[in-house]
Amino acid sequence: MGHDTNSRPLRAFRPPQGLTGRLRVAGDKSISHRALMFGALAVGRTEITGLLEGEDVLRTAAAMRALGATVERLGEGHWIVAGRGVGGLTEPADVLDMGNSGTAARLICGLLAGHPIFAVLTGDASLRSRPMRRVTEPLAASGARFSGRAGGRLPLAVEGAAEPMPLDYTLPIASAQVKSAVLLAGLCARGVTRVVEPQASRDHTENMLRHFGATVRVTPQGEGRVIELDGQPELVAAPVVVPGDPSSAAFPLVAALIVPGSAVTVEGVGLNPLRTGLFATLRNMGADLSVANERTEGGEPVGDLTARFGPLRAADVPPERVPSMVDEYPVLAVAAACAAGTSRFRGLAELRVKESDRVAATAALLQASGVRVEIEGDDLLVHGAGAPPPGGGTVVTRMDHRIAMSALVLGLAAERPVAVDDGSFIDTSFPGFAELINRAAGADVLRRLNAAPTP
Ligand SMILES: O=C(O)C1=C[C@@H](OP(=O)(O)O)[C@@H](O)[C@H](O)C1
Ligand SMILES: C=C(OP(=O)(O)O)C(=O)O
Repeated sequence: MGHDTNSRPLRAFRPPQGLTGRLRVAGDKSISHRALMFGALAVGRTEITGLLEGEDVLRTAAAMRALGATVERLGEGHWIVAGRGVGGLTEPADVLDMGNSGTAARLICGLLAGHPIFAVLTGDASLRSRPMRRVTEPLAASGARFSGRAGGRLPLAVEGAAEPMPLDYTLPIASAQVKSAVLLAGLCARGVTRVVEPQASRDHTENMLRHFGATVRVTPQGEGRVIELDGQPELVAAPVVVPGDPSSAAFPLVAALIVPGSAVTVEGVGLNPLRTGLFATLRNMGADLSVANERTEGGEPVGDLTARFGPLRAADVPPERVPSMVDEYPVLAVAAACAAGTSRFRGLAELRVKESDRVAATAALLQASGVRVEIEGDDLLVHGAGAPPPGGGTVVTRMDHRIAMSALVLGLAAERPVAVDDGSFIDTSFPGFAELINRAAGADVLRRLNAAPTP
């Protein structure tokens, strides 16, 4: 189940005739994590279909098992979780290893805060470098105790509170992970937990709380929202249908926009408006991107997205766009590299604390492929030539799945092939990515290079 520690170098070549066909991408990662966690807290058996079986989500599944829930896989994406009820999680016998997943680590801190148990969380080198104080500081006010490495990093020991206090917390930054951690802790607290977010971030936790029977009030406030949760609800098992992940659909869709001859439809993509900033931005750039068959599945809007190759123009993306496309900037930068003119993406400070520093990693990805870029403070500038980038380089992926996939998408359009040093982290969010692109290309355009020998 764990990550393959051998690196997996890959190389991307231009497809002979573009990318075509109707595809489906794996289930939404954010919703998959939450479905397993809510299933573990609910009374009864939660049936999940379309669950993402990526490494990040499998870490959450293993953690829910270690905390006492019964988690069974019936078939591809089809899982059953028999929960323990709110407050019913039990002490894990061993360290919880969250691998590469920030969402798993931070949301589980919220879950643990309200249970009177001891647990230790760790992760891979990328996750161990990511800030955790953003969750441990607000959660400590509930009575839970956290002690981690310098800078509040993993490994982190947690002693949950027997009688947690409800929190009233104003987020300093828009972060669905921090918001969700506070709300999850609030489930075990008596009284109302209140979270104020400065800008609306993805609301899958709020939606799922309601779906499992909790009372949540959401009130707009400026650009943000106030969320109030009534504590100690009885969560009741409820079926979850996971839509296709818009953050994964981004890769084949952007590939279709920049590879001549392409027309690709990705079916059943989640279109929660707090996730679709990339699609709006690509349309601003002149992309031929259309939605059909819009419907609601499992409480979330979904649709079929079609992208066709065509000219793109540069965009100036305001900082307010960040929450609705926070994970999509690396692949947007690839589109911008093929567009005519200089794009500026503003206010990317949060990208610096993802699996890698994605401002630096995206700039390096483009530079390795012959694209001119500049970093000005927290802005990224991409000088697009309105033509395919030269390519030809090797991109260092820094344990970051989105950097690896973005580099490979660039390689599908570039004049010369683009290599990545390690594509193995793609399995954290998008297992089967290379196979899916190769099917759409009708050729092996993403190829594995000889694996590095095991040390
Ligand atoms: O809540 C979630 O599922 C996520 C929230 C975002 O992180 P932040 O809350 O740090 O912005 C995003 O980058 C991550 O991939 C998934
Ligand atoms: C930032 C991401 O995930 P996480 O924070 O869960 O590691 C991502 O998937 O791009």
